[in-house]
Amino acid sequence: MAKEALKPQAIAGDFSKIVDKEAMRPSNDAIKWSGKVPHVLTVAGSDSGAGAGIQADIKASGALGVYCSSVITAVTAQNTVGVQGIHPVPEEFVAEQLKSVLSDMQVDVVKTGMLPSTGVIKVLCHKLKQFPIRALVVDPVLVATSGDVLSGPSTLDAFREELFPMADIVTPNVREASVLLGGFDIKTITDMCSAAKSLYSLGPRNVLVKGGDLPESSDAVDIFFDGEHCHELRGVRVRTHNTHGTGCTLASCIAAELAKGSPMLGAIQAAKCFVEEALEQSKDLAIGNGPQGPFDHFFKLRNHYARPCGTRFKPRDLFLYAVTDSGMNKKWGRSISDAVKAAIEGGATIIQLREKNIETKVFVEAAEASLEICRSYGVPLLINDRVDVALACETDGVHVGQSDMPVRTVRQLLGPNKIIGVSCKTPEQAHQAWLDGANYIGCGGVFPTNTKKNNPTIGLDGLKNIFQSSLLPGVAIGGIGVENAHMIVEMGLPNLKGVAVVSALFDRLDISSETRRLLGVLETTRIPEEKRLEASE
Ligand SMILES: Cc1ncc(COP(=O)(O)OP(=O)(O)O)c(N)n1
Ligand SMILES: Cc1ncsc1CCOP(=O)(O)O
Ligand SMILES: [Mg+2]
Repeated sequence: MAKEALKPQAIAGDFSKIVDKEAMRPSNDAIKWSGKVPHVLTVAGSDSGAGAGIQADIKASGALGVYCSSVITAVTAQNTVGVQGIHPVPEEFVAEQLKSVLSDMQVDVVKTGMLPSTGVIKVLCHKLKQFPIRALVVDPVLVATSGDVLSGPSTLDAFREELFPMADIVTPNVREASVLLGGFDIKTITDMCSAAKSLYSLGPRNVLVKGGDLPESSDAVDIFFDGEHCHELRGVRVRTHNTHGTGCTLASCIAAELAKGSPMLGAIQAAKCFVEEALEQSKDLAIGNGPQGPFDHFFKLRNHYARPCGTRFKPRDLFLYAVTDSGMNKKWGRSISDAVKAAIEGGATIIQLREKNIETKVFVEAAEASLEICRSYGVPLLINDRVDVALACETDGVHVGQSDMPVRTVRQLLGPNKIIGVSCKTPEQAHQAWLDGANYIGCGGVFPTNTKKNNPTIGLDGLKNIFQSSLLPGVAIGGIGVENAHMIVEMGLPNLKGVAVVSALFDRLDISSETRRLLGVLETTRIPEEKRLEASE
């Protein structure tokens, strides 16, 4: 692919989803098996043990709801001990398989794994030029974790000179990155970043250097270089021997997410989440007697509560974000949990308990009572500022501001699956929030408000400035109510997913009907045509 081939695609926000359903591309979690099915073609080797290779690719794509065709480049005799034999498929027959699939089956994304010879790489590049696809994910599988060589040194030039320049992303681990760079020593995160930049200079549009092999640390850090920035993507290191096939699975998940329409970064993050959750859910799996077992790609079928993407967070939950205020509840003589219930019954899609002057014991009790209500309606519950209360009550997450506990610390304390929101007033803060592992941003105050004093407003311009570049979804907050919520919707910014409100719901006699009124405004406001076009460019 040319460097410009795969533009990051704006996934339209939930505002626009409601006002003009026809014009909408489905969001990733709403892909239906109708019409065009997202399709990944894997070009890789068969693993008889089915932990890695073609078998892992098909399972990973299937688990993510994506069709996966396969071109087999080699048949390996393999188990949990290692690779006992390799039988390469003749180049001409690889070419024939490629032609069969690419000429007929509307492939969106090609993912490569084991490419055992220079000839196979050349054949693949030729066919990709003949049959263009939307994206190419190259996992340069050179050596199996068992140490067995799957693609010899003679292929390195073909990888570097022919395949990499066509790739939208290459995903080497540190060993592969080192070999591809002629023995470059990679021991630290700084080395990984240098390696990613050197690999980028060979032509791929993005590089992900996987740090799973770096010396033991509590985190698994991958480095993502998009041509401008080196991003540290942190995940939790799952302690397990069942890791055979993680590289293939990660690359396949990236390919599957791209096929569904995700932008590159979202695809990588979703893929990392999937692998983390699969490893976590497969720790006790006992298959084979060797040192490295396979894991279960279909863990969701065994454990319905497991999340394929780790977190409970769905951006569409931000649509009508109700934030409580103890002063207001006191004024109107109602308990926190009664106020929460009323807001949910009116249509609130997420709740935050923002209780500034309250004893810890009372806060914990209120959080427990609210959590029971939220769980029964399937609405996430977050706690403002108080990470201790969120941990104690096992709520769905927290919301912190710039002067509260740092997001990285919150993520370490809460783990990968909890929701973390961060208040941001600038694009730089929003970018940092993403780097630190937040799930969403809350931006404001947009309009003047008495609820949070001495808080400078950012206005609609400030909001636009942040959300035009934000990688994270988020909400607008501050002085928003039924009279002006339409102004937020009309901005048509894809990552601006909703409004967060305090007084417009809780400083009112009837919380439910006020929430319903606001919901009506959000649902019925139309995004002007020119904004929708701007957003989808
Ligand atoms: C959704 C949402 N966005 C922003 C805020 C503000 O948080 P913060 O800046 O920490 O200020 P306080 O709420 O703690 O006064 C929020 N609470 N929720
Ligand atoms: C918590 C917060 N952060 C920025 S403005 C604000 C208060 C929003 O309250 P209201 O919806 O009553 O204006
Ligand atoms: Mg705060």
